[in-house]
Amino acid sequence: MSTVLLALGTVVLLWALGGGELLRRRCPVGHWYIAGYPSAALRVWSTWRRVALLNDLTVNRRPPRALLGGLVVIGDALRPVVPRASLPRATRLGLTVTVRMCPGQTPAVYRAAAEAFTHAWKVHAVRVTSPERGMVRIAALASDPLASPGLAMAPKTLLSALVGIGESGGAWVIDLLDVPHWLVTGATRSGKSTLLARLIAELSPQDVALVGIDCKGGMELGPFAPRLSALAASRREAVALLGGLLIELHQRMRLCRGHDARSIWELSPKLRPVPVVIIVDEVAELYLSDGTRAGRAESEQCSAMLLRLVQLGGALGLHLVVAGQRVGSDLGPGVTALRAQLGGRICHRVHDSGTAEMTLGDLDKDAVAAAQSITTEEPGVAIRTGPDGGWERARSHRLTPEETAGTVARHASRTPHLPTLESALAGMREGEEE
Ligand SMILES: Nc1ncnc2c1ncn2[C@@H]1O[C@H](COP(=O)(O)OP(=O)(O)OP(=O)(O)O)[C@@H](O)[C@H]1O
Repeated sequence: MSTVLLALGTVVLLWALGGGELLRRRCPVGHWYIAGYPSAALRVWSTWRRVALLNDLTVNRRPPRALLGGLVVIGDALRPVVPRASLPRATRLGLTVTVRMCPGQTPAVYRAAAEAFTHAWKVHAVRVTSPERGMVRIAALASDPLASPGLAMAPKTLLSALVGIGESGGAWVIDLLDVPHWLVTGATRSGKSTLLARLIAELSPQDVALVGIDCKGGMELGPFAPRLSALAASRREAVALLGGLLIELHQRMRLCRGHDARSIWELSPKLRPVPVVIIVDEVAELYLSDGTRAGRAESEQCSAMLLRLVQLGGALGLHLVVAGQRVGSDLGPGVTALRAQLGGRICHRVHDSGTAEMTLGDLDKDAVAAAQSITTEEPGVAIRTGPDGGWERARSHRLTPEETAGTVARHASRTPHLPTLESALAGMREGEEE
């Protein structure tokens, strides 16, 4: 007994002498379980009723009317009923509380109270989700898990790329078989190029053709050229390349029709054409016109061809990943139509609310607000949508240009030849020389 007391006394003394701070820095998870969680759980328990009352999370119940000698006694005050919450469950660097909603309530009222929970529980952030009907899960994060994220792991499958880690600690995977087309937005220096580099590095070892459209002279996608089956570095080249991709699309359609298949995945592996991932960097360059008739015609052509590709390409193994700093309706109605077809969304820090709205607004207003709260100190942090329609804050795995160049060079021999695209680009270049 005396030994246990001595050990306990030593721990308390070490803690008092600054051991707690040392543990917090060296082993934040251990510190959270020993000290952080018990005090946070106590705060949740002691403040739940007050926070619920102040944030309209209660419903009013009329007490049963009493009968006194045949007379109904009325005039009793309404009694607020506080929704029942589970005991706070510890998670790695956080805790969760599951709440049974009162009849008539929706998760939206709990989402609106997230900020109040954050302050009352003295935590970094609170996220509210509804995993099943009638229930909400309130997850509190002790600190920002994306401030110094570790590396996540995920199984390697065709057309899926492990690009980072989510706030919940899970892997951030872009799975093009699940969601065929993606929109990636973000202001300059927000981490778009790093994400695209990571995507290309992950797809490079796979039996996949990669095609680049980078109208800024190929500055962003040029370094990946050894692993790209085709690269358009100007809008004129983009028009030719998109034309070639549409020819490829029609060839694939004919192939599928000839074998009674509704997608290339229903064809036998011998017949199946290689999947193509088309990466468009700075999409606005395709839509903006310099005012000349030729410029206007080019942007209209690009808009129409991109739309056709996204509408029909998914089943035919033609996938689009479209990135841009600014993707607003001012670029023309073609952009809004394109956005509707890009099921996957990733929004980094943005300059203008219009781009966040354009990327996430049609899915979830809370996601728009979360994207707008990403700061310049958080490069690589983004709001990403999941296949279930939900969204999460996530951070891409950082990749240096040397690492990317190494990966691309290692897998350059896997680059498939796509004759339709090569001849479309060659034809256009010959025409220009004449
Ligand atoms: N996940 C990340 N973690 C840490 N740093 C990152 C991450 N992603 C990007 N960065 C850093 O942020 C800076 C800007 O990144 P990046 O070039 O990818 O941004 P961008 O949005 O493509 O900018 P631009 O539009 O100007 O090309 C770089 O210094 C990069 O190293």
